[in-house]
Amino acid sequence: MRQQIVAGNWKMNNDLAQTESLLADLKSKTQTSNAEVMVAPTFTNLYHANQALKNSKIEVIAQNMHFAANGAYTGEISASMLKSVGVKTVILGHSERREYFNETDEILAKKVDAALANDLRIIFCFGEVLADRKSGNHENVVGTQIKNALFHLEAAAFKNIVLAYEPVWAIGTGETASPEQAQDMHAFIRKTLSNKYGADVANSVSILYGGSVKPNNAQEIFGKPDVDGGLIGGAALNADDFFAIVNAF
Ligand SMILES: O=C(CO)COP(=O)(O)O
Repeated sequence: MRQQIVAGNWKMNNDLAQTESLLADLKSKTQTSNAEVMVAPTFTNLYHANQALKNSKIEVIAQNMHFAANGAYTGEISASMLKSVGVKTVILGHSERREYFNETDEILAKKVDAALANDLRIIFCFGEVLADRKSGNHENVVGTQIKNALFHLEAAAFKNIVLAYEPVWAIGTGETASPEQAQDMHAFIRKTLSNKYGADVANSVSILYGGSVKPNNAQEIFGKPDVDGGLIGGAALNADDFFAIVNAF
């Protein structure tokens, strides 16, 4: 059975005090599902978060990284820096990185290589904008995003890759893809992987859905056969809501 995962992407929210407070709330919750649970605070709070969650099963992950090992990249953070504060997993390719920071498939392919070379696990995000969905071009867009950033990899690399389908039109809008839309796309993603790498790889990769997942819709979305969990934005900022989603399996 594929690993179920619920990851909270805190985005640019929570200063140190707010981070400590949310972590304390999260630690007090009881998990009843078998999902792997992760939270992604901002860079400045990764070290503290890792210390605070040392004796918990919640993993602290990063929201982004640069592809270079080090050097003249003012304001950037490398894979080895993340590892040095105990991070083992990094989110790459989030639509906000693509849209506001001009991250192209080509840049993302380099980030993927750098993360894997540093033994970091990747949650790789992609998804179509509303115009693509409306024109029926969504599968083509998603397939291209996956191929451009990942299909230079060997099959073995997918042991360290989790995929996250996040339709841009459903992020922070309160509008979710319907469970059927999510299932259809996840099945398409698995077929795309299978065509290139074979069924074993395709059936072992966890594919998360992200975009306005809330306590009241998580169960139905996670109930779909090709949906292995969620990447949660807004609802991850509240411990009760986040754990309601974690326990929705
Ligand atoms: O972008 C997301 C997670 O990475 C989803 O955000 P929301 O859950 O706020 O829609």
